[in-house]
Amino acid sequence: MRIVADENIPLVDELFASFASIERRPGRAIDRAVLADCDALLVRSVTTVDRALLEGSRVRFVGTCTIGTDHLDLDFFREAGIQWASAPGCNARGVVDYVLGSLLALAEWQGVALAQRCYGVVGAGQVGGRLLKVLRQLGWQVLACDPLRAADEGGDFVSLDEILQRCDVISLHTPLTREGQEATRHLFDERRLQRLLPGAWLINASRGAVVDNQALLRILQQRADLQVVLDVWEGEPLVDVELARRCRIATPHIAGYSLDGKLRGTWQVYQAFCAAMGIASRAELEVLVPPAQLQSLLFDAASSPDEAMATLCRAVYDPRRDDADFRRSLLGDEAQRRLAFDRLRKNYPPRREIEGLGVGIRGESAALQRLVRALGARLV
Ligand SMILES: NC(=O)C1=CN([C@@H]2O[C@H](COP(=O)(O)OP(=O)(O)OC[C@H]3O[C@@H](n4cnc5c(N)ncnc54)[C@H](O)[C@@H]3O)[C@@H](O)[C@H]2O)C=CC1
Ligand SMILES: O=C(O)C(=O)[C@H](O)COP(=O)(O)O
Repeated sequence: MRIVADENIPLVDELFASFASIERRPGRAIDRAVLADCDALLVRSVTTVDRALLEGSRVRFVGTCTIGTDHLDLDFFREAGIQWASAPGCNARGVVDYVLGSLLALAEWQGVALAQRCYGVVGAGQVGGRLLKVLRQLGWQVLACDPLRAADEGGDFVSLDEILQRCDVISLHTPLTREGQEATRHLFDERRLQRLLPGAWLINASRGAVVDNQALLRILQQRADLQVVLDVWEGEPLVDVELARRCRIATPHIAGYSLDGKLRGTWQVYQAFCAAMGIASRAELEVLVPPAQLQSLLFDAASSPDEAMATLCRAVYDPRRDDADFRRSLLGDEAQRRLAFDRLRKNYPPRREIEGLGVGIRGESAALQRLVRALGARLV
């Protein structure tokens, strides 16, 4: 069996090499020629896998080690009888850690208290659902908008209009969809962006095109009060430099880049591949995940919960470093910027998730215990 895999997928050798020969390629360079004698294709989000790529090949399984599937032509897979898998939820916690780190940075820059703001989470799936849980357990005021879940389950959801009217922090976590009544392409168009409350914060770590980037730039040119965090961009890997400069935090699509999330992603696709091919899964994920360098933190019970929150979140991840690295890369010409976007992602340093961190408290503090539990760290 022959497998072609994006070179940025970890654990491919460990999981697939015992029953297949593996050819690794940069994700943007996977073409028809390399797929000629290929049985299975493993990608991340940068490879568009559609009829133009696959027709005439013998590929019978496609796995994307990502949550998003907007780069896959699922209708063609169905028509061609190609089995496929994605990795639902694999890096959802990494995105939550990114949002928490961004909120802390914005609050510090603006001198505001996070607990005083009203949060709107748009898209309450794996990522948005986890974010909602954390924010609610922190005791903050949070509204959720998810018309698809609302239609299925009823429940405590509000409309996007209500989010725009009431929330001064809005975080987007929908998939990118182009069809249907709830299509998300340009969900945040000029009209909706104009309605952001004075001083609002907008975070997009979903897909670039969920926000109309040109409209956002026009609005940011008129409104200095808005604070925008963008991890994803229309036209990646080429990013509108003027828009990036006007964002408070700008990063190269790395919100979900926790090491745990990437390893989990490959693991989930490996499990699906084994099931599809009738192969017994032989490896244990726990054995393949290296121990985190930072195992635990210890707070004194007298620590302020706000300080403890910043220390705990930033001990795991602080997006300001990714922002600084990305901003430096924006100085190059167009070709250099394209390459830099992918280089920053390819060479991304290992980052762990808050859920893996042990936190001790010396003495008794119910407030600190609540905080640690809300953030999802392990009380030790
Ligand atoms: N920046 C990054 O590194 C990452 C980005 N992502 C992106 O985040 C997206 C969401 O991820 P998950 O939460 O795991 O997906 P999910 O499929 O679990 O949840 C998405 C939710 O959005 C809802 N939704 C769909 N259309 C909507 C609309 N018009 N308005 C409001 N809600 C809507 C769905 O009903 C669903 O509950 C992924 O599709 C992917 O594009 C995911 C991981 C990492
Ligand atoms: O899982 C997803 O969906 C994502 O957006 C991934 O974090 C993107 O990773 P790459 O495909 O850009 O490596």
